[in-house]
Amino acid sequence: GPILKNWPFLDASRNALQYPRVLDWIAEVHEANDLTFVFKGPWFSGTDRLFTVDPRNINHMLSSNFAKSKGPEFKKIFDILGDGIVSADMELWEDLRKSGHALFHHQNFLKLSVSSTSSKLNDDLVPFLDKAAEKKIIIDLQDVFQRFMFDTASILMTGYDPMSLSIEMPKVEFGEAADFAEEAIFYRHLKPVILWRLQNLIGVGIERKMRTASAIFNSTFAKIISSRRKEEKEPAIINAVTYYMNVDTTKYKLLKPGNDTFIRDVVLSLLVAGRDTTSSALTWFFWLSKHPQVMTKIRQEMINTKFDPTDLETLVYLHAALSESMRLYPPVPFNHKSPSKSDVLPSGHKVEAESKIVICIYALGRMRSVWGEDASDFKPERWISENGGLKHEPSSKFLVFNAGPRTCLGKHLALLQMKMVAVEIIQKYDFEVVEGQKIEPVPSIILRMKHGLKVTVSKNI
Ligand code: HEM
Repeated sequence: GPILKNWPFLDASRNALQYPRVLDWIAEVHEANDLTFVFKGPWFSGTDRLFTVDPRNINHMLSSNFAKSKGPEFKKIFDILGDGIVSADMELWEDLRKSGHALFHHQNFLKLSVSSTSSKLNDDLVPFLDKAAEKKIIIDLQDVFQRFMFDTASILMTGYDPMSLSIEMPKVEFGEAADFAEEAIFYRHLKPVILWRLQNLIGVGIERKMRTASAIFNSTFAKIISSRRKEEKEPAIINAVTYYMNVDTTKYKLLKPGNDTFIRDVVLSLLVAGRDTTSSALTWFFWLSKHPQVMTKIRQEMINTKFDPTDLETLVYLHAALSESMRLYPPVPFNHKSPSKSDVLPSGHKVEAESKIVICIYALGRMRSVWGEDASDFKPERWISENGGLKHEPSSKFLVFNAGPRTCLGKHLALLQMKMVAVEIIQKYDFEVVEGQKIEPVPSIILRMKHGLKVTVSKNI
């Protein structure tokens, strides 16, 4: 079995990391080490980490003070997101969380999320796929979903439609910048802070792309924010920019509605959290569900079930297939925790205050001791109980949306959007993956496919 001698990445060149099976390898090391192990970095490099996917440890961390804080190093690594909710801790995070929760439950915001998804579907995605089918062109479904999600997330967060999903497939600077930033952030996790900061300063390798990404984010947001500032107060449609520009500072004392950098940080974080995760989930779902048996069951269920297009809860098998694909390919493959004081985990491992703990969600979904001997098989049926309803799995096993105080704010929205897309396009189209398509994940903080998902489309009806 795999054994662990030392930190395998640190002095290795980036090539070692591009080793396509790095995530599978991490999963194997967990399995071989009873679900928990310590990675020791070189002395004083600050790269020591405790890796665990032991459900007992996860439970413990979710139910204690651990759950809120990601630790000071996390914020440094995610500096591109500034003071947004993803990287904030402590009181600022509390204010962002409460205000974010209010936004995500606001009637206007919910309405806008459904209407923007359904108009993007009907006005852009469907015509796009019709054209692709008619002209028999090969399309990259991952790119298509990223564009779709970028447009809808942007409408929802900024009120602005970048129209990136069109048959001309315009270059999407923002999207490329986000992809680079997410990869660079992954590598930052493996390097001493001082090293990547130096690389960023002199602008080498992936850190140079990080600088470019940052400049693109800044200029995109500068334009959006200045045009929103010119509009009248209290606009009828609430998007995240207008919401945070008018946010109540008597309720949320640490928020700064008048500060453009603050608005940029908050909204950029929401945009990135929504776009890349949901498009990743959709891409892996379409790849895994191409199996005729699975596709037939999904279609059968749609034919047999009366469903409301804005309430897709009744599609049990579809929900099961989505959960199953996220179990094997979680859009956010790693989660970080940092204890506020020293502690002993249920597995017996001792952790110090502010030490770094990594939960590899990708590994968690593949552990035979957690999911059974068939853990690596794609089986939506495992999510369906004997009475035909959905089976609930505890978050100590299924941590795809995180759990506890920092649980995903967009879970409901993400599931709704994915179902709306799946229902619409599975009814209308068949996809065939092009021959020789290699499927492997990019080492990144968001689980994208390295070579995309190239398919041909044909019309079903
Ligand atoms: C399939 C899609 C999605 C998955 C798998 C997912 C997963 C996650 C995970 C694992 C976290 C915790 C991250 C961490 O603690 O480091 C998270 C947080 C978050 N997600 Fe999602 N997410 C998805 C879609 C969305 C969408 C569509 C939105 C919003 C439009 C969203 C908004 C957020 C926000 C705001 C947080 C930060 C919560 C906090 O730190 O308090 N997510 N998500």
